[in-house]
Amino acid sequence: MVPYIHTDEKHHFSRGLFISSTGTGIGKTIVTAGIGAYCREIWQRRIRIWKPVQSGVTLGDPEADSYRLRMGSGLLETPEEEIATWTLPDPLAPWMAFERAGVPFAFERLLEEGRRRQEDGSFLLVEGAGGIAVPFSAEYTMADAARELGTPVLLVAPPGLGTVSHTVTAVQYARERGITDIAVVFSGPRSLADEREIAENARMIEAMAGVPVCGIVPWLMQPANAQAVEMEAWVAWREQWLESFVRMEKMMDWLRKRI
Ligand SMILES: Nc1ncnc2c1ncn2[C@@H]1O[C@H](COP(=O)(O)OP(=O)(O)OP(=O)(O)O)[C@@H](O)[C@H]1O
Ligand SMILES: C[C@H](N)[C@H](N)CCCCCC(=O)O
Ligand SMILES: [Mg+2]
Repeated sequence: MVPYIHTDEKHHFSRGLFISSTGTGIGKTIVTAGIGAYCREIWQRRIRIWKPVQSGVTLGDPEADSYRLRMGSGLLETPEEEIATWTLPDPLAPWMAFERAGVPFAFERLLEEGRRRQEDGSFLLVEGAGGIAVPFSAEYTMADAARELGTPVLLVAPPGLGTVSHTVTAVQYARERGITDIAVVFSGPRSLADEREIAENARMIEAMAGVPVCGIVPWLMQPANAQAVEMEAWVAWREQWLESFVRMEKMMDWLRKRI
């Protein structure tokens, strides 16, 4: 790993949030889309949503994060091409997905793409790929992108057994890479952990890692299969999400101070 890039510009464009996680398939897309819908519809905040690299999908595929972020947030004026900068065929960490596709990657280009999206004062929601230490290249990971874009990091983690070690190590890694503003939110079926266990896990993570744990986001499946092309199904998803999100006080207080 090479030393961090420090640029003057980063302090000029600090608006946004980088949604990362302890691993892949944890709920980042659900949480990012939901926060996007909330910022737009409840706070009337102009936002952009960005997935720098997605892999294992094609644009327009209802399974693609770019599709689910667009429909889930309701940011319909933004084409998927603008939501995802690089869409690569193999379902791998970006570093290897770039290599296998023969696509050159430059971290500076990624930062340019991010900063362009921050320039007009929009609140930029960035969804990483996989967990916080997942590499774009031999040199740079998700954490480096968050640091250079100057955004806080919201770590999405599962609520149940196993989460304490994964989450504490993810926070420690983010700090090592220079990120100071970090919060955790759980996403996962409640059946995997009861209320007492969830509260205990949150308490251990807060005590050990020194970051706020903002509770557990509602379990709300996004429309899949045939329903994924129906606009009404997504409107209904957003409505349900907004209703349950209104009750997530700790998360919303944390976010409100950063928006
Ligand atoms: N809060 C939630 N409500 C409903 N389903 C959820 C929730 N969190 C996670 N899931 C389930 O977990 C799956 C993975 O979630 P998601 O696609 O958001 O993960 P991810 O962290 O974005 O993964 P990737 O690293 O591939 O971007 C979803 O398809 C969904 O089935
Ligand atoms: C393809 C998948 N859905 C993600 N977008 C990429 C996950 C990379 C995980 C790499 C790793 O941590 O081993
Ligand atoms: Mg995702």
